[in-house]
Amino acid sequence: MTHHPHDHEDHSDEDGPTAPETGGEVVPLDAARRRARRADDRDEDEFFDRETIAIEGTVLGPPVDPPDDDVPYRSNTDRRRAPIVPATLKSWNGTRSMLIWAAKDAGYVLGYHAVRSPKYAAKAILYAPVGFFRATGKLLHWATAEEGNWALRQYAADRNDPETWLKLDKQRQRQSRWRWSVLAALAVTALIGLLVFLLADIPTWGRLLAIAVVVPLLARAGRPTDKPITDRVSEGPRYRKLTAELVRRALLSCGVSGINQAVSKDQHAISFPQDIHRDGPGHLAIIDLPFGVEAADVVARRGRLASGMRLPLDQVWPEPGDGHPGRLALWVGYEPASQMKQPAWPLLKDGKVDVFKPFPFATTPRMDTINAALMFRNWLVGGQPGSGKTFALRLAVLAASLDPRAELRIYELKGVGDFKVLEPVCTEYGNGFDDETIARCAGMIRWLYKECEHRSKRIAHFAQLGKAPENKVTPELASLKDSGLHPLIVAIDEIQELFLHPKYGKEAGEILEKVIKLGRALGVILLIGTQIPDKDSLPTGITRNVNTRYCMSVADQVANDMILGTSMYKNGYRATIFEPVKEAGWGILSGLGKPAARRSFMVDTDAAKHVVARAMQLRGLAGTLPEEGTQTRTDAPTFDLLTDLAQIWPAGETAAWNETLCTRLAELRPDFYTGWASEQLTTALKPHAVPVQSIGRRIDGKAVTRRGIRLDDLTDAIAERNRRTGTE
Ligand SMILES: Nc1ncnc2c1ncn2[C@@H]1O[C@H](COP(=O)(O)OP(=O)(O)OP(=O)(O)O)[C@@H](O)[C@H]1O
Repeated sequence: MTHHPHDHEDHSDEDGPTAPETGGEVVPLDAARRRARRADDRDEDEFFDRETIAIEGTVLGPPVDPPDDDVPYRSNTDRRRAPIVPATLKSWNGTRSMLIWAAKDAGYVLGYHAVRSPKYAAKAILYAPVGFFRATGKLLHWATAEEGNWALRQYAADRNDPETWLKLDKQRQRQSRWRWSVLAALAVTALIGLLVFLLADIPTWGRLLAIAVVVPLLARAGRPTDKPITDRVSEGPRYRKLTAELVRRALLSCGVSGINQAVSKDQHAISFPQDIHRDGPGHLAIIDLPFGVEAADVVARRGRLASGMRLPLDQVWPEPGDGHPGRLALWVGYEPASQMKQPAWPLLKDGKVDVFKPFPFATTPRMDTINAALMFRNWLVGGQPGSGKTFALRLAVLAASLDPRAELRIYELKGVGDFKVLEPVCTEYGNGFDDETIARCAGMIRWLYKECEHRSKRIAHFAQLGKAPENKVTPELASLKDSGLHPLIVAIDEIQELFLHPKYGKEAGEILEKVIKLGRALGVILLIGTQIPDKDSLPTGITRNVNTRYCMSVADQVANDMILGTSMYKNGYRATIFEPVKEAGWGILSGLGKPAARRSFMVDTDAAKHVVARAMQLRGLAGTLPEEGTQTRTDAPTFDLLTDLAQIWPAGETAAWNETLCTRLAELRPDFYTGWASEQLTTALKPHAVPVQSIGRRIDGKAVTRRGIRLDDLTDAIAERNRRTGTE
């Protein structure tokens, strides 16, 4: 509702303070109320300049709208009561991390003093005799009870009042008498103690204990007041406590103009709906930014925020908070994440995985474990080189390997061999970016589509029997031998190599898009890793159908949004803040709860070997270990052209025409080579650097020249390929 100046005029006489004499002046009601409210606030503000006169009485009429106090962001629900049990103590992880921090802190203090203990001992020995005499003097003085009524006695003496003086002194003597007896008892005890210490047969540790108790006590009494025996443990460099003032300063140094302008007008523009509190191994501040400023703007300036706090980058973790876009959840660790030890992967030593259930995958900056799920999910892991995407993808596959029902098919198109450890548990494995591997990978995708068709028929069959209630694979069906619906995990790392391939790329993209749509309910799980997420390297149809995304360090907004989805960058989920290599393993994980910064558990290749050994054991017991020699699909097109050519080479010939070779190839593998003509063979031979040339023959006495290849060139190419791949 808008306010009309007339509204004020109509009611000005009936209600509230009188209008200014000018009469015709229009006073915006909202502004007037805000001024009035600010004046109220100032009463509570100790810094309020009391000489300033708040001009009140500018409200001209009764409120037209309901009072502004009840708007949601200032409502009472926001001013929540402090929880009875502190947030840190609610979870075991929180409690543990707090205890660990406390223990570390105590350890630090202990270590600090232990190193300086010789100095402390020397000081104590120096001050102890002084302390002995000082303490004796004090005790004697106490025993005389001179101090108790000295002032009164002096007063009586001054007034020449011997009677009072004697009375008072008698009282002193009474007091002094029992004090002397206490002192005598003390002296006797001390003497006996000393004699025992010197003469009796007590163990060394007993003597040391007595010295450790008495000497520091005497030293404490003997040291000058301004010279403590122990050095001060400096608080500064270890941990900076998160205070509202620190947060304010950091936010102001972020360079967000909205914040700076708002704070210059109203110092309360940044508010804290909850007290800053401990949260795991650090502190959490929930901050309401000034009106109109989005948390995303601050998240994007994590570096400046950290600089404003004088803290390392990986100690400062801003995230969009719950509730509204202007709420920021700023978590600041006790120490940088790089110095916090990430717990080992819980499945490293023992444990099985059920792909239908979550498994530990990553940790938060607070070192809480985040679980991930595989079933009914497709994963996209993206990031620049050194971001840790291969390790993250491998971690998911390692988890899957610990479910003996799950069949694994892996292609890593980078050719490094990060997944090689998993080969013994894979039904299909390929490593490399050569045409042959890419052809096999494309072949697998074709097969995958057929497998999906096959599986959907199986599901329909089981649905009819009432065993697949939602037309989805159930844990029972997945466990049922020969149901054909066991979980099938297909991982392809550096998938851009496939999609950018001139021959197979387009078709593979189209088929995989269908597979990703169909496969989810059918127990087919796709795990994709890529470095380049643009639309040529990763068809959008695929990106759109992925439901679990892990964006590790990326270079720009485009890559960020290609992996995480449109607007994620704008909304403050920015994997650009992570540095590759240094912050390897960190990324924004979305699709598993609220998107947030997570670090995948680190399982290096050696540790992975142990996991795979366990996976093999589990599979051996379950009878699902892929048998030697059956590690390829039955219909896999073995596109090993060079070997095939060598096999069908016409005996005794040094050169052969393409057309002759094509006919023979088609006889060898009709399903693959049928229809090949001279041109197809030429194209297929190009990557292998086998020159196709004119070969002359004499047919019926006539010289005929056709395209063909020489045996020497073929043999050279095979030798060269074997040298490259290290095979015989
Ligand atoms: N979760 C993690 N915690 C700590 N370090 C990690 C983590 N993940 C990976 N790293 C480290 O980062 C390095 C690079 O990881 P990875 O090979 O997965 O990166 P990438 O993104 O695939 O890069 P590239 O494309 O160059 O292989 C690893 O050798 C490992 O030392």
